[in-house]
Amino acid sequence: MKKITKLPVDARKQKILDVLFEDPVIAQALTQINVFVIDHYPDGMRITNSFKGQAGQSSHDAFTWIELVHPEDRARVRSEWERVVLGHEDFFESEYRYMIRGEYRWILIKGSMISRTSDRGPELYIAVDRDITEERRLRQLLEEERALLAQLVIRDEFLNILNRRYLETKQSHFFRNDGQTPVAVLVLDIDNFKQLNTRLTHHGGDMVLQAVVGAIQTCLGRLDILARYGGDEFALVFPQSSFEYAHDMAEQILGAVSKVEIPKISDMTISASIGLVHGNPVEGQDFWSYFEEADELLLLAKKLGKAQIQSKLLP
Ligand SMILES: Nc1nc2c(ncn2[C@@H]2O[C@H](COP(=O)(O)OP(=O)(O)OP(=O)(O)O)[C@@H](O)[C@H]2O)c(=O)[nH]1
Repeated sequence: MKKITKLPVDARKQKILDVLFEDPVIAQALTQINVFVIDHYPDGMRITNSFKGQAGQSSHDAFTWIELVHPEDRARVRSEWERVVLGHEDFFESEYRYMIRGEYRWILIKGSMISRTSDRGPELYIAVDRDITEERRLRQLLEEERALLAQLVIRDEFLNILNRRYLETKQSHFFRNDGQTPVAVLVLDIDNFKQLNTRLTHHGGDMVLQAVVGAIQTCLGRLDILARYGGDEFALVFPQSSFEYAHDMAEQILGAVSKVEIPKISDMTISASIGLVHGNPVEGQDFWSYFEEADELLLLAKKLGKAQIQSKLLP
């Protein structure tokens, strides 16, 4: 029977490390998979050759690598790394810009302190890093596309204001039903728009829509919301406003709309009607319960002769 000579644990460990650090085939394999190992010993450290491979520069050194991190990322990376060195964390994961062959590249590094000295000092550390510059560029493009799409979905493309989908999906942005957040909801509809369309053609009607929206916008404050509900009907929300503010705004809006000029026809003026409700919504009420009340008041305004505001304080 073959006799197996057992090496003492430390000697075995040393042998494994020697292979890891000195065997050129292992070094090449580690370089290919972007892995490097750092062995800390009492008076210094040694690093697998694959480390130089990552950085792409021979002068690269484990003590000074932090100096090659982009100045804007350096303090963050240093403190993340220090947590590992000081033993607060064993795992290091970071994304930062790193100087490689004269240019900053984005690097993702994941590393682990796999053994420590008895006083929690670093002993053996293994890490893998990857150039993610292109990946980040694509990720950023994708995020921009997604943000743009999200904007398109909630905007009326023709009038460049919010649309009904915004009202349906973003209610939490402007409507609170905690019983102590006042809100005014208005529904505005252009008067006799069918007739305007007939006189001016559909294209002319479109120009009126744009001019009316422009007029409404001149009156709005920073928090006020204007959304196209559909056709020539618009919803306005004045979050955290008083009834007086909302009513005053509604009057200003009707005034501004009445000043919209239509070059082709002199015998018609533009006007709009508004239904307005104000209250402190409570649980069980949502934006649409306010909207429906305002819409009913709008119908009343139309019945009573148009170009006016009908309003109500909700209990
Ligand atoms: N030009 C144009 N017309 C539209 C658009 N969307 C809807 N309309 C038209 O707008 C008109 C809306 O008419 P209504 O609001 O129902 O009726 P109205 O004539 O305004 O009457 P009152 O509201 O009672 O004053 C319809 O003729 C629609 O075809 C649009 O984007 N552009």
